[in-house]
Amino acid sequence: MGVPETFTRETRHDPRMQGFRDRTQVEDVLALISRRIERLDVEPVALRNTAGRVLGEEIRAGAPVPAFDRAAMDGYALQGHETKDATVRTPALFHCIGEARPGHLCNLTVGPGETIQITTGSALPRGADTVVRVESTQREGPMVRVLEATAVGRHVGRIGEDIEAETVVLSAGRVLRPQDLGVLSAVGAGTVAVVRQSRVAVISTGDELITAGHLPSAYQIADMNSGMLEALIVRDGGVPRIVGPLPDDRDRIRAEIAEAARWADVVLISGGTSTGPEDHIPGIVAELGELVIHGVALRPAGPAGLGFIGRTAVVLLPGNPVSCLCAYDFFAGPIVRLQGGRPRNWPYRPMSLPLSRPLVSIAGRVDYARVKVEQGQVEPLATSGASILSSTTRADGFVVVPSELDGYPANALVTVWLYDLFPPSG
Ligand SMILES: Nc1nc2c(c(=O)[nH]1)N[C@H]1C(S)=C(S)[C@@H](COP(=O)(O)OP(=O)(O)OC[C@H]3O[C@@H](n4cnc5c(N)ncnc54)[C@H](O)[C@@H]3O)O[C@H]1N2
Ligand code: MOO
Repeated sequence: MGVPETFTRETRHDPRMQGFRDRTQVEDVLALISRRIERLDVEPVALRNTAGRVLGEEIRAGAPVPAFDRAAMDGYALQGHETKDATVRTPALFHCIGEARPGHLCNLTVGPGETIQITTGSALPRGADTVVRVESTQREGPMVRVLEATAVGRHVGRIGEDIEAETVVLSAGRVLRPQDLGVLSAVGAGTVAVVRQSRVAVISTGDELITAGHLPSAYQIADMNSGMLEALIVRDGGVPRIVGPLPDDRDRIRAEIAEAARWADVVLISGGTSTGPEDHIPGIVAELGELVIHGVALRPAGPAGLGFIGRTAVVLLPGNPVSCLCAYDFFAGPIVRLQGGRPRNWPYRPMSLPLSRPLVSIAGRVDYARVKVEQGQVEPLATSGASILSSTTRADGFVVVPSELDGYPANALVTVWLYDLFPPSG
């Protein structure tokens, strides 16, 4: 099944108190996301603020690092061939003509029979090609006895040993690690072009919702979705802004969505997506822009939807907290990550393990089944209601049953996506 027609102000289908006419297959929604979602532009950011950001350009070293030959040990710089026969019993004798220190230019030239006291990191003085470690020497006034033959070039770090000039040190798309900031410092980067982070508006709706942090009274529910979504967005490199929770007031919700679409790259709306008389969101999105998808062959999160207001993507997340998480995992997360230049893939670690008992599903739709991993086996959780968010805290991860299957038999090898964060790589 392909993507059904786009609903606009003129053509919109209002499923309120009618039900869904048609449900789009998950793979078709993902194909639409790949087609319509573009990486955001790059912006210049001070190097020290770039850890965890996505590099927007290839970085090459303009000059070698280090830009000079340097001592790798504390000791004496000299011409190595002159130590050829040195032993404890037959030391080679050198005259110390000065000192070399890091960060200071040493203007002396080391001639035959001469040496310069040097410390680690100092530029090797002219004439010298080798450093003898201080442990292999004895000092007597201006004279230095070298007690060990030291091969030419020993204990010298060569120009470009860390990074050769013109090397690509980091490629575009890299999620910058702390040590990358060190390498960028080395090649002279002060400001770095990184991909702009997706700005994500989170609008929870529902008369029953109160802001988290208070115990709800009768008929009330604490807003569980805003906090969960905020953390998911941060994990995926986006910048969340919490707008709700909003009451089921159509005009107010419409105004907030229109406002959010002006500044956000993605608007996530939780609740009000389904077929009840108070489920205004699909109609509002169709009025303000286009509602491309409403109703997905996915359980939970069947009422999920996807649309656009101008260039801003709008994702309809069903209000039931597990459905909200599922719709984020399948649709919103990929959008946030793609906009930010990150891989679309789940940031969860996959593991292939056998099922302890059958996992039942219905062919024709994708199932997002919460599971526990116990003694190397996958145990489907009995509580599958989409309103039971604690099923996801009890679960170690989830198994996706594709739409062409009606489940898996016991002992089938399945992929579990572990909720523990998979360290992102770039
Ligand atoms: N006739 C039909 N009714 C429903 C269908 C359907 O296909 N036909 N789908 C059901 C499914 S599946 C879901 S999921 C829900 C989704 O409905 P909405 O997106 O409109 O969500 P609400 O009705 O606003 O809320 C559902 C449920 O979740 C609670 N909720 C909402 N927001 C939050 C939040 N931020 N934090 C915690 N809990 C929240 C809300 O109190 C409700 O209990 O529709 C079914 N109906
Ligand atoms: O799909 Mo609803 O999203 O089952 O709770």
